[in-house]
Amino acid sequence: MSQDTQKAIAGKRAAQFVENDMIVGIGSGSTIAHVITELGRRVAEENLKIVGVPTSERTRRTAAKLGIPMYNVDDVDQIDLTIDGADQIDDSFAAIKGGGAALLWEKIVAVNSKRNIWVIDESKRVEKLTQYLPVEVIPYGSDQLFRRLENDGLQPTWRLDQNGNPVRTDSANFLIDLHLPAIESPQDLSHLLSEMVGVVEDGLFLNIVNQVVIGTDTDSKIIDVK
Ligand SMILES: O=C(CO)[C@H](O)[C@H](O)COP(=O)(O)O
Repeated sequence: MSQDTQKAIAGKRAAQFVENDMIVGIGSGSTIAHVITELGRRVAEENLKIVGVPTSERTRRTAAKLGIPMYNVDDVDQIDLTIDGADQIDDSFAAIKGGGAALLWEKIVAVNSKRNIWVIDESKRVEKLTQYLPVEVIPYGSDQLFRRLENDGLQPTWRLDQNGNPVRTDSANFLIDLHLPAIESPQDLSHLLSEMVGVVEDGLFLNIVNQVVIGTDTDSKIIDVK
């Protein structure tokens, strides 16, 4: 079966964790598109009453179209539950996120949530993180920062759009992707990046997730993390 089928199975399952009157952080990406569809269905057909907090402008638009009332993160006291995707999750439940360029808002929403659920297909569960690591940077001085990353052996590339221009995030920043063979210590790497002036946020999500929903060909598996 296809990866998208697994994403759809997992997304539908994850949407069942949402209960009436919750303030729900809504992630970004193709897996979360399935969550949004199911939440929209529940709002329309089951009279589910929720408020959504988006992790990207795209998610805000998609969810609002389906009748989910959307608030900004600063308009709510605390988010009850955030459901988001991930690019890879390792054995210690550290994740790489930001393949869809939304890592900064995703991390802000995640750390302001009482609970976080990540939704993935089976291919994203790995022993060690090997996917490229997105880093969101301030445009000013970003060529200097890029050279520093190169000199540190972190193998950076610019994230470009179809026209060869730098991708701009929802906060108008640039993205630099680091192509490392494997991330041996996500904590050390995240710490190193956080000390570089001009780095806004990196795509390593550490000690955040409470539950992981994994779509398989026939069903979904739920892992309780904390
Ligand atoms: O972090 C993200 C966006 O910034 C996404 O959650 C991640 O890229 C997974 O995307 P998809 O569900 O499309 O595979």
